Amino acid sequence: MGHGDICDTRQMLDENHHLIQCILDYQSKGKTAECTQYQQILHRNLVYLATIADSNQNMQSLLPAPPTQSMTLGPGGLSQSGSAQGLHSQGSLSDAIGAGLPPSSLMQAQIGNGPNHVSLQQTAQSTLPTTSMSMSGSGHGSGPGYSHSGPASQSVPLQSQGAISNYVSRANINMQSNPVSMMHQQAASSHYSAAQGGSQHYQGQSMAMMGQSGQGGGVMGQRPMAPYRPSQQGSSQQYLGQEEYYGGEQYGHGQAASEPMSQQYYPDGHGDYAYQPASYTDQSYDRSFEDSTQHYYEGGNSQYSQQQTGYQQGTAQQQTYSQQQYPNQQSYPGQQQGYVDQQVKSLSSVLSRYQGFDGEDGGRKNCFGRNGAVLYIRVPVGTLVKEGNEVLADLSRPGDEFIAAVGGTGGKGNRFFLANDNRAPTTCTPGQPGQERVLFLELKTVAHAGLVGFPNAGKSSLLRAISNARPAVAAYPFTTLNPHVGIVHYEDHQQIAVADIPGIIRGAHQNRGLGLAFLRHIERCPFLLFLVDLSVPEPWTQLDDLKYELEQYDEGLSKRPYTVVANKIDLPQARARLPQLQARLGQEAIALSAATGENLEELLLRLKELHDHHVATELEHGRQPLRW
Ligand SMILES: Nc1nc2c(ncn2[C@@H]2O[C@H](COP(=O)(O)OP(=O)(O)OP(=O)(O)O)[C@@H](O)[C@H]2O)c(=O)[nH]1
Ligand SMILES: [Mg+2]
Repeated sequence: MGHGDICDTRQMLDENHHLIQCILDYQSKGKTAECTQYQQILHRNLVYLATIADSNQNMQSLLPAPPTQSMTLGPGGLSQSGSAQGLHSQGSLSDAIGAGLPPSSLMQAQIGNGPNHVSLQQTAQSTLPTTSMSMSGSGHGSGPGYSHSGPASQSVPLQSQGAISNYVSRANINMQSNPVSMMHQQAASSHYSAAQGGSQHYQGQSMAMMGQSGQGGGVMGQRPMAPYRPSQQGSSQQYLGQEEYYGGEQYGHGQAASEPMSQQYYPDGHGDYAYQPASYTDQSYDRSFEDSTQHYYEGGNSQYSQQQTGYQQGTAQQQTYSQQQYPNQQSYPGQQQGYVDQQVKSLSSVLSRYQGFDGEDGGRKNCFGRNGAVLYIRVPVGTLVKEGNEVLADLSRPGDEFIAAVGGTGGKGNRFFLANDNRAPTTCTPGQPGQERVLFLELKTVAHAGLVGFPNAGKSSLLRAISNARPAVAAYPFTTLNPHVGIVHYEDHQQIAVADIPGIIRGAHQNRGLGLAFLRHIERCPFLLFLVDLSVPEPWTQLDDLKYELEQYDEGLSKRPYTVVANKIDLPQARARLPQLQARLGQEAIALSAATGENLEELLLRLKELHDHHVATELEHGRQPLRW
């Protein structure tokens, strides 16, 4: 560790001190949101300091106390702690997601939405790959006679059969309720169509609100169908202005500033692409650690009311009901195509706990209660759904969907107990509780090109220069903790997604510097851009180190098609190293400056070549190339 590092460290320690002051200040004012944000910045700094200390024991004396904010490193990466236990302990979740009810059960009236929880095991889901989790929470409304079930009940039957293979591809996690009210049905059907239009899914935060609701269609009906909002807006962890940060006045909370996936048009190749250095100023902080999180899902409670009167039409209606449900379900997969949810960039908008909607009680005159609405949880493309160590779903394409939890079956109404010797039964049975699950979400970024480099090499700066993505840029390592995806547009409408991967350091494959959490984002990038920082001595060693880390992490990863990019040639000492770098590497490196925009055209051209090569290779092997 050089003198400069120590200076950096001291500077960061000062920053931390300042952050702590801010946190205390906000704490005293009761501003918890700000508190959390600053705590996360502080935590990021501490992670960095810990890394430095790891490589130099002398630094230990400089290090502050460990962060208080809890963050655990889960099996696949970072996870939010406290989800599983805490969730279960709340114990007030009452919902049975109405998975498919056999026709007979539909006949029955249901009673009481008991908050009794039972954890249902669902092994059938484990093999299904999708992009979203659906929590279908609710039971079927019970009504002895006929049901009004609409789309909400579509996925139900499959679930009850354990054939949860219907995790059709859409980009949501949805939760369906069994017996829900008419309003629920409406909502559910809206969700369905939304799966194609992509306009009516619930944001994670709004879903949380719904999850807290009690049973009853009335509650559900009051809930607005939240229009789609980009996940960044839902995140409270975006920061504006580095200047503000350093100025110590106050921290901005700009949300748009760090929109990690945005677009900028370029002509096809050299030519006149527009470089926009002006955008450089609005730097932002992205401190979200929710790259992989644990989540708790529950189906809605099936709640059924006792049905005392009326048996007319019972059997015949049931039959209709079931017939409607199953065909509908089969049509489910067809809807996956239309729904593209690439606007969600991270898991930060996904809450740690969800509860599905309850179905409606059965009613008089053989009426079933309506099914609970489907609760959709939007996740970014590339989300893995795990239960324990088992991967249940890989939601790697826009529109993929996964059913996270299903509702319980409805109860039997009094009509079910009708017998020759009892023409007016008053008996009924309650609906079943919904499924409870603790799932672990892990994001593995999907993009065409992965920007791989040491911390501070200028990856984020480069992504800002070639796309409208706005990852944070700062003069110290580990500024980026979550990958950002930027889209490079060409004149022929070709779009190439480039991911800014957090910095990789030596020993990353052994998880130094959160290496494992970062390296996994490279896995799904078919080609790579190794970014070398020319401003440091012996820059050629960076490429070897990076390749070594990639190879140790995943054999063959470093052998993917790549190009070497040498950054910061605007600095004289950096430019002077260029010939030596080329000689040492034995291959061409694209020398450019992310800061001034010098020679970006060559990179864009090369990017296109790599992309075309990828498309050709995939087609040659009968595979579908990654499309953005
Ligand atoms: N002179 C010069 N400085 C640059 C250039 N590109 C980036 N920088 C500076 O290098 C520092 C690091 O830039 P970042 O873009 O944050 O680097 P990064 O690779 O994303 O860093 P991490 O997120 O920590 O991995 C910042 O101070 C940038 O202003 C360049 O082309 N020329
Ligand atoms: Mg960065």
